[in-house]
Amino acid sequence: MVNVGILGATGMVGQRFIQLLEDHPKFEITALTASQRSAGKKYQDAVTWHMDTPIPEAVQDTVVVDTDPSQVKDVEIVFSALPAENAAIVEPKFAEAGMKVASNASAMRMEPDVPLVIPEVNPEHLDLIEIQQKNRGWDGFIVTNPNCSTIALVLTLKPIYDQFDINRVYVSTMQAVSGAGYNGVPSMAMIDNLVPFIGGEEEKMESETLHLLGDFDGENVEPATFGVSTSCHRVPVVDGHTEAVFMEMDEEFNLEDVKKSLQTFQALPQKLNLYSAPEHPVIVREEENRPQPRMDRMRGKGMAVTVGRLRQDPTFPQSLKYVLLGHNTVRGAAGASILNAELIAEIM
Ligand SMILES: NC(=O)C1=CN([C@@H]2O[C@H](COP(=O)(O)OP(=O)(O)OC[C@H]3O[C@@H](n4cnc5c(N)ncnc54)[C@H](OP(=O)(O)O)[C@@H]3O)[C@@H](O)[C@H]2O)C=CC1
Ligand SMILES: N[C@@H](CC(=O)OP(=O)(O)O)C(=O)O
Repeated sequence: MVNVGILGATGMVGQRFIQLLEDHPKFEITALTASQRSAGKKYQDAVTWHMDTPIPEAVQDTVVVDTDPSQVKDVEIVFSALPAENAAIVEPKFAEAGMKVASNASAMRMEPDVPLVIPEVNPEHLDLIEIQQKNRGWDGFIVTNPNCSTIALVLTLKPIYDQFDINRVYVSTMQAVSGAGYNGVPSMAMIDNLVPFIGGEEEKMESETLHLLGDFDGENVEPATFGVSTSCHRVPVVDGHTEAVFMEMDEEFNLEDVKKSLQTFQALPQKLNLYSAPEHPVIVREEENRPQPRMDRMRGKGMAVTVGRLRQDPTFPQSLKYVLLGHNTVRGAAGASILNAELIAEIM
């Protein structure tokens, strides 16, 4: 077993890490960190637990420590679920101390020597690790996963991008409240309402999408060049981000070919049979009223993205439209970091 720690273990994403790692065949949680508010307390006393399974027995009495590498002993991998502003300061310290940091925070994602990876999409970007260690003189390293809305979008774009020429993509999101953390959006703002703005989200979706689908030449990532424009909205759903995607292709195409590319999409994590990899990363539904968050967010144990309403505008044969749904704290956050770590453990 590999000893792992969770940074920000008491938060929404930290709890999801604990839940997903409960029966993991390779990773064993041996350290939990949080802010000074929680440090020194047993985990079960420090946390306000929001998951739908009980706090795993193995961590109930674990004493939470400060988020400081000197407090985290004999750990090989740390999963970071810290707020971005803390992650920016703290994650480099853990890498410097020799630990492998699988980060879910946005702080380091666009650093040129930090891999931003979805294992099914761009595993080759992990070669940046060697460059990062050389540049920074670290024994450890930082690997990041994208923003929750970006991951779900890019898992559906990848099989299409590999076979067709995309000119432009427009996306309108309907994002769950858990994406903002437990105290993120007041109930008064969400009941009988929606909020048509999520700070920084559109910029992240647009830049991360092109970066993930970019070419790695052995030293740098050259971003993909099609147009991406997004509009992000918070809706009264607990878990699961829904996105309406509108695409313009370079030329006419056959809708059945696109459907097949999505349905048959499998990549390195499936070949390697990684523990958290869903058999099919993208599931296509034919019903006109799917996907829906309550019914579809746990497909592939929360690691698959469901696509529905695949269609073309009759008057515009280069157009493709669909609706997708991904679980924002599983595939969009903790599950994504865990899959990155599983891939790294397997190939490095
Ligand atoms: N929720 C989601 O769907 C997604 C979230 N993310 C990202 O994941 C990260 C965590 O998000 P989320 O779990 O929602 O956030 P929460 O606010 O729920 O949790 C934050 C965690 O960080 C700890 N923390 C806060 N301040 C400090 C500090 N100064 N030093 C050390 N630890 C600190 C908190 O500890 P304490 O309890 O002691 O305060 C808590 O454990 C963020 O970067 C977020 O942007 C990414 C994708 C999706
Ligand atoms: N902003 C996302 C969640 C999030 O924290 O994203 P990021 O990991 O890019 O900071 C949401 O609100 O649903």
